Amino acid sequence: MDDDHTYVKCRWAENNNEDVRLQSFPKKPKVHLSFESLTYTVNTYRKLKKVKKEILHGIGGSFRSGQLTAIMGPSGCGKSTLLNVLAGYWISGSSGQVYLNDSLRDEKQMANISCYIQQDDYVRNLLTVRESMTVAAHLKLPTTVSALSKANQVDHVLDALGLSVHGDTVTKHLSGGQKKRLSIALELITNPSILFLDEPTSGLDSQSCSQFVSLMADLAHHQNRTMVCTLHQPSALLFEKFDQVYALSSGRCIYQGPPNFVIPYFAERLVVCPPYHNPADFLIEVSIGEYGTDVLVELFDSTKITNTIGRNKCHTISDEDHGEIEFELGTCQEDNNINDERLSYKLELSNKPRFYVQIYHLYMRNITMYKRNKTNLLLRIAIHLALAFIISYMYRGVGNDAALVLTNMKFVYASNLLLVYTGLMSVIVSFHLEYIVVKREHFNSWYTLFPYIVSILLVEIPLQILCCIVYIVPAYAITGQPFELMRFGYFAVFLIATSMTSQSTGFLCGATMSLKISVFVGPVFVVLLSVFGFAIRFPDVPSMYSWLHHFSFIRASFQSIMYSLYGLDRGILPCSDEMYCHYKNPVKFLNEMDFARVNIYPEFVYICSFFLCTYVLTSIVIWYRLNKR
Ligand SMILES: Nc1ncnc2c1ncn2[C@@H]1O[C@H](COP(=O)(O)OP(=O)(O)OP(=O)(O)O)[C@@H](O)[C@H]1O
Repeated sequence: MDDDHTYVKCRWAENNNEDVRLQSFPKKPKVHLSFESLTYTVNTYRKLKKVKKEILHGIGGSFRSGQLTAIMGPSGCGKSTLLNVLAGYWISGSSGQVYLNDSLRDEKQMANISCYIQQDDYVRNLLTVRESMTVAAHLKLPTTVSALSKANQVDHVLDALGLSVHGDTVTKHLSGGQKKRLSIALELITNPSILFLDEPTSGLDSQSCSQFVSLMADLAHHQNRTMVCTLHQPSALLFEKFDQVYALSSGRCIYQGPPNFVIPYFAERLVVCPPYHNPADFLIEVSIGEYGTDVLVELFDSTKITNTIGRNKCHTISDEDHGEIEFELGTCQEDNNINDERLSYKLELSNKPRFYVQIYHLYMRNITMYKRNKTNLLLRIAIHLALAFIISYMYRGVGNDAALVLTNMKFVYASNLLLVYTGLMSVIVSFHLEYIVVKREHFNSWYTLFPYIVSILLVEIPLQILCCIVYIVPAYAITGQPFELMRFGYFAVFLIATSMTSQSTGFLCGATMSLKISVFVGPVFVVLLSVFGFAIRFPDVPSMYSWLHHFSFIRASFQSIMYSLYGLDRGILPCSDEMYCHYKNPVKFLNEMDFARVNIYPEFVYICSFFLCTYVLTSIVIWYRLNKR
């Protein structure tokens, strides 16, 4: 992170004009987050037997509005697990109560008032900072907010996070710290009451960490946000910047309170911090058991007492008695009045943009990203053109020669398979690359699934059609196929439909399987389907495979193309062989290959149905994966 955001110091408070600007944006309530008896259990396997493993052991605590809280503890103690459970990112496997102010957490309202920023910088690499923010504003802010106000809000948030000067920088060129600030800025657009951040300082140098934590503290203090983040081992200086620390040891809480009371709190329990020792290091050392496990048991017990006494209370430390340190249970902070607890955190769910507005903004975002990555686009088109010339030169003139009917059949098979492959492979990995960022955006309520899928298809389908046409036109001409609009139309439509269907299969494989498996299974699946109908007649197919013959959309397309080229009253073919041409009459070829009975319209309907069903299935799979908690 660079120096440029040292001026951040909460302009909200300093500049009246900015305050006015904020009025037009959704005002979010103060929300205190507390939890009781929180348990998280996963399934593990011991000798092939399913065994339950408890990661969080009935913990409780309270994170206050207007405070920056760090969840700390050694690696593997359950920090990320706690954050995931509190944010509602993981639900299955968890038990216990999570309260927002005085009410039990409501999932929909939680999504409305909170956001979760995960460890890695999941931002769209090909957009500029301002473009990313503008799309977020259009998707996340209510429809009642005008475009001008949205632009003001974008400027305001960028300014507050010190990103204004980088507004026109493509995000892939941002530094690690700037990316992290951008990922926060994207969520701050809606002014959320609670922000969860998983390891926001990982990968930053000490100066950047310090600036970043100061920024988070400002965001918490000046807008009464509840900010909770997980943290590894901070420096003493960084540690002091937090308002509260929640320390975990093996899934149990050992301390919750201000950082400067860690040492006296432990000293009271006869765990003394060595002089000149970083209190954060000391806390970690205690939590990994370096001061004895009996100490840990006592610490677990004392925090348990605290938590059972009341979720609105947390142990704080009073030093009113002139230096005589005393631990007491009390309300957490004077500015977080207990009355706030009774305030409803519930807001009227804002008017989210309608699905067609979401489609529009997502589509425009995709177009911008494609425009910025022209190489990918041009390469796809160039490859189809190059293959058209390479393949059709090999089969030049075979389309109108009775002596070369079988060779023409091979050309059709090759073309069909080629476009099936390019359709499949163009998207098979795309969902894997997208998934993490889509999951984040979807979880933080940017959009619903339907607009997202439609916006992808609105880009991918025309592009694949364009690629198919780039292949089909020269290939049809060079291979000397009949110069008839109807036959060309069938040839083009079936090849495009197959390529589209194969593309939908690629999406399905990508959405259902891991990357390694999908890049193997997808191509194998289409090769398997492609052999049906090619050089084997239906009566020769073993009866156990007959369903596969009918199932194969590649077979349906291949046979329909052959029928449209040689059926439909093609007439007698010219013959280059002076001696004998077996297929001078193409009907003979159609009969021998069992293509004569092909009914191209039902086959076309079948291919289209396959295409639609695959997309429905893909949407269901993606919906399940995005909503699995
Ligand atoms: N699905 C799971 N199956 C089995 N064990 C799991 C699962 N999820 C988490 N764990 C275990 O739970 C413990 C806590 O994991 P978690 O990621 O919350 O730790 P952490 O404190 O965030 O660690 P780090 O600081 O290294 O990121 C770890 O021991 C981890 O191996």
